[in-house]
Amino acid sequence: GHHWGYGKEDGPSAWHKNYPVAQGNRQSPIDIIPEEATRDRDLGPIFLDYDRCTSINIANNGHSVVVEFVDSDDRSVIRGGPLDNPYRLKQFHFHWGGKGHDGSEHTVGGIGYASELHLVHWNAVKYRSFGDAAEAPDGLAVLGIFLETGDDHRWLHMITDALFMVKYKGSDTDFKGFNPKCLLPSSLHYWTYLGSLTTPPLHESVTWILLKEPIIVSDKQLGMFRMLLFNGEDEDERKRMENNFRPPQPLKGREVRSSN
Ligand SMILES: CCN[C@H]1CN(CCOCC)S(=O)(=O)c2sc(S(N)(=O)=O)cc21
Ligand SMILES: [Zn+2]
Repeated sequence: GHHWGYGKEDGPSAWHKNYPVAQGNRQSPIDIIPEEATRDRDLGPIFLDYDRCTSINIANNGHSVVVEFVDSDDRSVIRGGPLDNPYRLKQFHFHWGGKGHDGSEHTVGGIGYASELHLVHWNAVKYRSFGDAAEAPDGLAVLGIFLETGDDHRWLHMITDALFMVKYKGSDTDFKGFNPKCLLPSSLHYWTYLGSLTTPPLHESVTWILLKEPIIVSDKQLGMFRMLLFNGEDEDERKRMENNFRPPQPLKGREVRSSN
C-alpha cells in the first residue's frame, strides 16, 4: 500500500493525497467539548467482559506498539453503551508525544493529554471478518483511555518491560497472559460519537467510546515508549517513535453524547 507516517512530508496533513476520506464527514480524532455533549438517558453503561481474554504478542508495526488478542470467539468483548452488539477485542495500542509534549489524539476542551490508549474491537455478529468490519460504518468500536503523567502506573511496567524486544519496525515477541483490565481507570463514564480510524486507511467505521477519567503513568514509563523506532533494523536512518498522533479533525455537525 501507500507509505504514510507522522513526519513533515508523509504526516497527517499529507494523508488526504492517498486517502481522500481524510477530508470526510466523520473523521477522528476530535476535540471533545464537555459542556456541548448531550446527556442521553438512553445511553447505558458499557461492560468490558475481558476476564477470558487471551493476549498473543506485542509488536512494533512502524506506527505504534500493538498488543494482539485471540479474536476467533467471544471470549473478550465490549458491550452495552451505544453498541447494539458485543464487539470482540482485537488489539490495543498507544499514541504519544515527544519529551515534555502531549501526544493524545482526542483533546478535551482544547487540552491534550500525554498519551492515549486505544482498545480496538470489531462487530463479529454482523461481519464475517475483521477486515470487513473495519470498512463498515458500524464495524469497529474503539475504547479510548487518556494517559496523564504523575506517579508510576503499577501495571504499565508489564508493557514497558517488553518494549526493548520490539525496538524496530516489524519486530514482535510473545506477550501472553496480559489482561488490559489493569489499564482501566476507576470510572467507566464516557463520551461517545461516530468517527473513523485515526490512521490510514482512515475508514469511517468506528464508534468511539472515550473514558472521561484518565489513568496516571509516570514520565519515566512514558519515556520508555520513546525508545521505540519508526524504522526497521535494516534501515540506516534511526527515527525515534514519538508524536505518532493525528490532530483533531472537523466535527462536521456530529453529536457527542455523554453517559450518565
Ligand atoms: C497502523 C494501522 N492502524 C490501523 C490498523 N487497523 C485498521 C486497518 O485494518 C484493515 C484490515 S486497526 O483497525 O487495527 C486500527 S484502529 C486504529 S485507531 N488509532 O483509530 O484506534 C488504527 C488502526
Ligand atoms: Zn489508535
